[in-house]
Parts: sequence; C-alpha cells; structure tokens
Amino acid sequence: MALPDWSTIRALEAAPLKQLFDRDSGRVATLSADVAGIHFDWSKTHLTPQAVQAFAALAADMGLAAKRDALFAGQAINVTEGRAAEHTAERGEGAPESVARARGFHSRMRALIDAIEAEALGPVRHILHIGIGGSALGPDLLVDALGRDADRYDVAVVSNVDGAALDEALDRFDPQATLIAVASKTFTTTETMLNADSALGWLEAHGVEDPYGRVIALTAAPEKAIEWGVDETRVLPFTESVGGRYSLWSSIGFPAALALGWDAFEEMLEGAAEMDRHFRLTPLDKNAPALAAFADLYYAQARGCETRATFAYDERLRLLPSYLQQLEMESNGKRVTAEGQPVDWPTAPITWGGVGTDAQHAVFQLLHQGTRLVPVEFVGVIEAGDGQADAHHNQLLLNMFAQGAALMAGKPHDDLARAYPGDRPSSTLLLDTLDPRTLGALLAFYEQRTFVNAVLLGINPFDQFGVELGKEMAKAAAQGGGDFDPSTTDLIARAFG
Ligand SMILES: O=P(O)(O)OC[C@H]1O[C@H](O)[C@H](O)[C@@H](O)[C@@H]1O
Repeated sequence: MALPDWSTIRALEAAPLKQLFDRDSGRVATLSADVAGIHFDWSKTHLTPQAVQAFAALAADMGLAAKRDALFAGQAINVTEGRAAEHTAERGEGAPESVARARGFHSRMRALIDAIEAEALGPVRHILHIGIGGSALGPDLLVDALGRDADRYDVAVVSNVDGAALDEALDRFDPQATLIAVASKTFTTTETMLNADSALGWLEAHGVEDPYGRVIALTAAPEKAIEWGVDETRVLPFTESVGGRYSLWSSIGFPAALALGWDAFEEMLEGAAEMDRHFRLTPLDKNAPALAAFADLYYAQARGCETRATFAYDERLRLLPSYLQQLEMESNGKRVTAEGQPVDWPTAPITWGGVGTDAQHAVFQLLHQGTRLVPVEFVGVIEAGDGQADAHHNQLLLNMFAQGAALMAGKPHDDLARAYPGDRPSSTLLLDTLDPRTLGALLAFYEQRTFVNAVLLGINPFDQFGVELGKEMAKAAAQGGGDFDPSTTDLIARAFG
C-alpha cells in the first residue's frame, strides 16, 4: 500500500493569511462550503487552491475515493479486525443489506420506545443511561444539546466507575419511576457492568419489584445481556461492525430517541445521511470533510502543530470537545500504518477545546501569544436557543467572530509583551440553527473528516488496541496479581495496605 509522501505539502508556500486575502478577493467563497444547514469557512486557514490541489493529489495516491467507496459498501476496511465500519448504514447510506438490518434494529427500538411511552413498563420519568466511551459520549451530547426544553424524560448519563457519578444521578431519581439503559457494545466493560449492578441493587433496595424488568440493554452482544439478566424483549441490538465511537446512530442513541422523540432521532439520522451524500458525491475542493482534513494535515505535517482546539460558542454544544476527543484521538492516535508498518510522520494531533466565551478568559492567552501554533475551530449557531435578551446571543457570536479575526490580524506593539503576532489560523462552522438535522450533519462531518485524515495518514481509524493494556493491568491488580514496577507496587500498597 502507498505511504503518504508529504514532500509537496511541506514545500507549499507559507504566505501569511493577510497576504492570502489581499491576493485573492474570492478567497472566502473559494474556501467555504454550505452543507445541510452548516456554513464552513476555512479562509482563515493557510489552505490555498494550490494546497487543496496538492492534497487532492495525495488523496488520489492514498486511494481515498476507493476507500470511501469501500466504507459505504460495507467492505472490511477495518483491516486489523477484519470487519467493516458500518455506521453510515445506520443512517441509510451503505450496503443495502446493512441498511435493511439497521432499519430492522431501529424499528425494534422504536417499538420499545412506543411501549415505554404507553407505560407498558410502568411509569417512567427518569432514564439512567449507563455506559462509557462511545457508549456514553455521543448520547450524552445529543441529549444535552437538544433535550434542554424536552420535558418528556429526565436523562442522566453515568459513565465513570467512581461511585460519586452514580450517587449524583441516584440522588435525584425516583427508583419507582426510573428506567435503566445499560449501553455497552461488548457488554463486558468493567465500569459499565459495575455501575449496572449497583443501579440494580439500588432499585432492589428501594423495593422495586422485578428490577430487571426496568432494564433495557443496548448492545452488539445480545447473548451477554440476556445472560446478565435482561429479558430478550428489552435488548436493543446493533451490529458488531458499528464501532463504539461511531455508535450513537444505533440503539446506543436510545436515550436521545426516547427523550427527544422518535421523529427527532430520525431527523438526526437524515441530517447525517445528507452529510454522507455530500462526502460521497462532492469534488474534493468543495467537500467539507475533505477540506477540513486537508487543513488538519497541513498544520500537523507542514507546520508541526501538535494540537488542535475546538471551541463551541454555544452552551448546548459544551460536550462537543469531549466527544471529539474520543472520536479523533481514539481513531487516529496510531503509530503504525493499516498494514502494521511504523509511521515516521505525526498522526492525530491532540484534540482539546472548550466553550466560548469562557475559554477566552482562561486559555486564549496561549492561543494569541504562546510559542505554539494551535489551529482553532470555532463552532457557533446563528439562531439563539436561550430565553434571554438578544444581547446574550449577539455577544456570544460577536466574540467568536472577533477571536478568529484577532488571531489572524494580530497587533504590533513596541513592548513585545503586549504585541500579538497574528497569522494564527482558525476555521469556523456556523450552523443556521441547532436542531436534530444540523447536529446529525455536524457529527457525521466530524466522522468523515476523521476518516479522510486516517486515509491520508495511511492508518486504520477503526481499531483501538491502545486502550487494552491498562485494562488488563487493572484487572490483574484487582485480582491481587500483576507484575508491577516498584512505584506502582508502592502506590497500590499505600492505597490498599
Ligand atoms: O461499549 P463498550 O463495549 O462498553 O465499550 C466502551 C468503550 O470502551 C473501550 O475501552 C473503548 O476504548 C471505547 O472505544 C468503547 O467505546
């Protein structure tokens, strides 16, 4: 398989942003795209039409078109695990048999949601969603972003094995009106199973008759859920070829589908499908996931940037940075190619970020004046979602725009401590409104951007072997074994005697 040749990318002319704007009056139009209610603007990055061309050539060398086809066709592109990555089939874009299977699972989920709404499982006001990683971050984001005005159900997502996380949810929930959704692709994850056991114990301790009757399982391992005690009729399966961090479109999205309503869940799938079609059919120089990945790779490979930051200028999207951390770092934080050869180019940068305007008063100092170059991404929404005076949303958006402008413009000063170097890049994603469709499209955009990055980096974004060793060692320690170094042995002894 071809290895990426970065020489053309690294040799690209690195003209300052201001010069790029002066040279080309059409720059904003050239380096922007509008898809599914989202405006993307990369004009304040150092991408140029020449750079885009160079990346398109690299994409051709790395077989992006064929790999994209293979992704949508349900071929086994997760080569290290010998399986497909079929999250797009969940939203109707994939191999016909996979789409049909996903529809079947969705119908099952819908039927159970109808039954819950009809109180067939007894009165339900609280949903305790227990899962971790991909089985928590996506659903948590969806409910937090779109469920603020939804008064159908009160949802808590508990992931951490720290009992304080479970305490917090249980303290405010009524055991007689709580439904527990245990979300785990494998149904073996230690944290999730311990939290699920404790939550069941809580139901029991509060006199709930038939606690297992209040449990729904969301999993790709239905037999394990049944073995654990969930009745088959309340197991909502999804397919093994949907990866954990790509699974919010499957039954893992259950709390969102329940809290927001089925129509909203379907609109979210449709928004994602719209982005998928855009990704599949649009030439690379107008293709949003591809252009975003080109900018990512330019900064990582040609400018030595080790991190990339996303700031959501919308409180409803405050969980977006954590969701992106798993999506991008677990997918592309790899050190070998898909064929297992060591790479000698940097792979995924560190994804970090926060919420605007808060972050301006905390971390933006480094972005404006630090020695490290950090490509920044701003995400904002034109239509306000709050109940306060317009001044709030206006301030929010104007601050976002001002930060992007300031990073680029800089400001000279005789006193260097007060000078801003400028020429610092940012991209902006501006949603018309935040609704299920635009959020679905936004998340699919991030998935596909991660995929393009992976293909051009020559790596497999769909495995995550790197998370296993720590789990194994924790398990060994819990069993009183494990061959630990002196420091770790000392720490274990201090904590457990
Ligand atoms: O859904 P589960 O099987 O419980 O897995 C939950 C999470 O744990 C693993 O360690 C992986 O790092 C994640 O990719 C996964 O989403």
